[in-house]
Parts: sequence; C-alpha cells; structure tokens
Amino acid sequence: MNKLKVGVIGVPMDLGQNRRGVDMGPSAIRYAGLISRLESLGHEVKDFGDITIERRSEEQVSAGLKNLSQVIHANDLLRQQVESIEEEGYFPLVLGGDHSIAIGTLAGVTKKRKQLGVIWYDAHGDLNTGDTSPSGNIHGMPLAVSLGLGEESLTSIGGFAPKIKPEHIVIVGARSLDDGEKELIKEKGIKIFTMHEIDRLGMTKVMEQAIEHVGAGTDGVHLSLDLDGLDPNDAPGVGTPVLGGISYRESHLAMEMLAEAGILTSTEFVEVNPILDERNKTAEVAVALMGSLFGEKLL
Ligand SMILES: NC(=[NH2+])NCCC[C@H](N)C(=O)O
Ligand SMILES: [Mn+2]
Ligand SMILES: [Mn+2]
Repeated sequence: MNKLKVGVIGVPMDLGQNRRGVDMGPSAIRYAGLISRLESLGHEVKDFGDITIERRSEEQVSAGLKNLSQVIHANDLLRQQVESIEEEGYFPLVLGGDHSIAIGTLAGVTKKRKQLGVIWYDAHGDLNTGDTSPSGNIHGMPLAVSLGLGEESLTSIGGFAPKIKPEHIVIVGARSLDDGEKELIKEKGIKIFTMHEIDRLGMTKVMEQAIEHVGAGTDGVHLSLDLDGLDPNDAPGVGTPVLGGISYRESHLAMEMLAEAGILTSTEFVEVNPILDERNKTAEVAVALMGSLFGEKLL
C-alpha cells in the first residue's frame, strides 16, 4: 500500500446517545497504540488532537432530537477540522465518539468530493429521522442526515445538502433496523448486506461487491466503521450491542480487502465505549483493524 500522510482527529462526543463513556473512545484508541501502529507501517501520522465538546448538561429535546444544539455545534467544528486536514494533504482518520459525528465528517469530506461513496459498517442503519427514531438519539440518524433527510439544522451543516447519494452507499453488517429505516432502504434502493448475506455469501464476496458498488461513479470512498458492527463477543465495549455480528476475522478480511482495493479517501471508527469495555479490548480491536486497513500484513 502507498505510504500516506494520515491526519488523526478525536471527537470525545457522547451526546448523540444515552450511555456514558463513549466520549472516552478517542483516548482509549490512542492508548491502544494507534499512532505508533500506523507509523510502523511507514505512514506519516499527524495527531490533530481532539475537538472540544460541551459537557453534558440537563438533557434538552427539540423536535424529538436529544441534545440537538450541542450535536450541531460539535459536528460543525469537526467539519471544519476535517476540511483543513484534507487541505493540508492528510487522509482524515476520525476517532469517535458516538456515531452522530459522521454528520460532521461527511460534511467535511464532501466539500471537495460531491460523488462520495460510503461504506457503513454497522449493526444498525442509522437512517432514522426525528419522526422515525424510537429513541431520539442522533447517533441513530447520521446516514439519513447525510442524505439530506430530517432536521434541517443538521442537514444544512457545511451549507449544502444532501452530502451523499443513496446509490453511492453500501451498508455492511446490519441486523437491527427500525421500521422507518427499512422503508427508507427500500424507497431509496440503498445497497445493503445484512448478516444474512454475510453468512450466505461469505465476507469475501460481500466485500468484492461492496467495493465495486461504492467505486462506481464516485470520486472518493469513506469508511464509517461502528464497532457494534462486530459481534459483541469480539467488541464488547459498545453502547448498543446486537448479538450475531461480524467476527473479528471477517472484519480483518474486510479491512485487508479495502487496503488492497486502495479506494478509501477517509475513515472513521466510532462507538468505542471504554466504560462498557473489558480491559480496553474494543479499542485494541479497533487499532488492530486500522492496522489491516492501513496495509499491515503478516508476511
Ligand atoms: N450508531 C448507533 N450505534 N446507532 C444505534 C441506533 C439504534 C436505534 N436504531 C436508534 O435509532 O436509536
Ligand atoms: Mn451501530
Ligand atoms: Mn452506527
């Protein structure tokens, strides 16, 4: 794999969901050795530090969305950081934080890339709006927001909407979808490999087809990896675990195939929750997967 300039940015954000601790994700991932792991692969790594996130105050709900104003503010800061990381010639590697931060990441990377492909590696679709969400948690909404759906103050971050097109998305690993999300997937024709397809076809075929799908007619590809896409046995430190997930081995294979394809232009790893974790296992899994994604091989 080509040697890259990788720009790491942490987003210690927990306001997009209810469980405490996911704000410590960036710290746990760095502690698990991310920077030296990437450097040992020959990449030049610059750590841009963390975005400043407001402390949790009393929960406010507006239009059915929890902590809306703080989530908007954080994502707008992230958008600006991601834009300048790219302008300085670095590959944006964003560390969460809850998955609501994908709103800011995608707003930042689509400033330049108007035909961005997106791989959404997740147990969930994150395709809710304020109207369909069972929880009001914004981490269940970022893919819908990026499609220009739902709350206007979120979709308009960065000054334009939508950020991405339904035909450029592929969801991998889904096994928990709300009714409104199922309808949206059908209505928009979003490509999805649920656990059923992963079991049936195997990860090799799934990733071959996923890579082909997001490569078609796009000018870059973003990987948004929610650690709850993995099975909770392999990644226990997440706030919304769902049994029957993608294995550690299948995930390494997926990352290796992405490295080989050489199509990614930005990446984020989200939902690592050290309070719910077992001795930093999930952060270590995240770093191991990033190793494969950035070109690590045994021989
Ligand atoms: N990024 C995540 N872990 N999302 C979980 C979303 C769960 C559920 N679908 C909701 O909207 O609340
Ligand atoms: Mn999820
Ligand atoms: Mn998610």
